[in-house]
Amino acid sequence: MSARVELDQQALQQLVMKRFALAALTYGLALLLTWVSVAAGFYTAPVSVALGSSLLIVLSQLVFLALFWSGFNQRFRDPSLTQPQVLVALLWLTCLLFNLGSARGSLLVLYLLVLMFAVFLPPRIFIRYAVLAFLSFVGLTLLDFHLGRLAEPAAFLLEASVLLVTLVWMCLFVNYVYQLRQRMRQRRFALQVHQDTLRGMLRQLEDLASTDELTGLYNRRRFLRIAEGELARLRKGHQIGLALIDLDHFKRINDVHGHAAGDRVLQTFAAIARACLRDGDVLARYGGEEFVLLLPDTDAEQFGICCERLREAFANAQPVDPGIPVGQLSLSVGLTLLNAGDDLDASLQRADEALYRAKRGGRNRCEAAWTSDNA
Ligand SMILES: Nc1nc2c(ncn2[C@@H]2O[C@H](COP(=O)(O)OP(=O)(O)OP(=O)(O)O)[C@@H](O)[C@H]2O)c(=O)[nH]1
Repeated sequence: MSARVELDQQALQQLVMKRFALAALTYGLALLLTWVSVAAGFYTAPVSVALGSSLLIVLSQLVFLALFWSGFNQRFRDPSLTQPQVLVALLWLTCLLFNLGSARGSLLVLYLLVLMFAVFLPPRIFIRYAVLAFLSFVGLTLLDFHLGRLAEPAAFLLEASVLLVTLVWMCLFVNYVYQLRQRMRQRRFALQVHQDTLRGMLRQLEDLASTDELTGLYNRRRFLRIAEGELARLRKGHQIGLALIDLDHFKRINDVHGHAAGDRVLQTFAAIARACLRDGDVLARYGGEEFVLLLPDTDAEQFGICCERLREAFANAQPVDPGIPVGQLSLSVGLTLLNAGDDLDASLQRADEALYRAKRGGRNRCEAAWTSDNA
């Protein structure tokens, strides 16, 4: 189970425990009312019945507590166990009212209190419990009638009407709350979709802002950001290869074969370099016909071999333009190595100076400046 899911479950369980504490508190108050009725002489059954039903109530709540405490409640679709709780409460309340005789009307409001715990259930389920509450009340009065204990039928009619009206009102209210929650859920979903779209667009924008349009390589800005990150993460004893690559006599290619042909040469270089390099290597267009290469975790020998391979591959490239025969393209490379704690600007300067030497030495070659002394 992921940490996130576990956290969500913990938060949910805490909420469930709070709800249970509220229900237990309500039971406590109702028990108090029971015993007040007993003391005031409204309770028609023997005290032993009040005692027995009070114990049963406490026992039922202990069972619920054990379910919540052990986490067994999480196996159910509604971990709050709202429906069983409401059922038990309705049953217990009906038993209490049955034994209350003439004081029954004053505790009728407890039905509403019990149903308050069900207001977040879907309306069709809530209506079921509202109907059950009403039928329980009517049922126990009919039982009274059957037992010949119904002293005031008119009072019963009034109480039943008040209960009915209040329950209908509650059903309408629950339906309203449900619709409101559905609308909010839909809005939250729509908001999520918008957020995802925005995030996608942002990613696209970032890609556009960090990619060179002509070659599809990273641009200078992105390269510098990556290089700074790699340098910051570089551990002692490890080295990063840094190379500046400049296509030779590029101005001549443009002048002789046209700007479009020059563009195709740049694209060809990018394709050849991609094929020569590994996934973790970073190649970017540094500007114009100049490129920059970063090779993580390398050494002077490996890096030299890599750059030489790239130079040869470009020099032997198949004609990219009918007018440019094989062998007319070449590039020069200035190499250096980055060590932990090096300054990126100073390292780029070192590579640039090595590149300058490669150009001055006749082009189509790699020159290295491993330290600032041989730059
Ligand atoms: N076709 C094309 N040309 C470009 C692009 N960016 C820069 N250039 C051209 O690249 C040429 C670079 O010329 P120079 O800096 O003189 O270098 P070079 O001719 O390669 O000479 P060396 O580097 O000394 O070998 C310029 O003519 C620029 O206009 C581009 O995106 N497309």
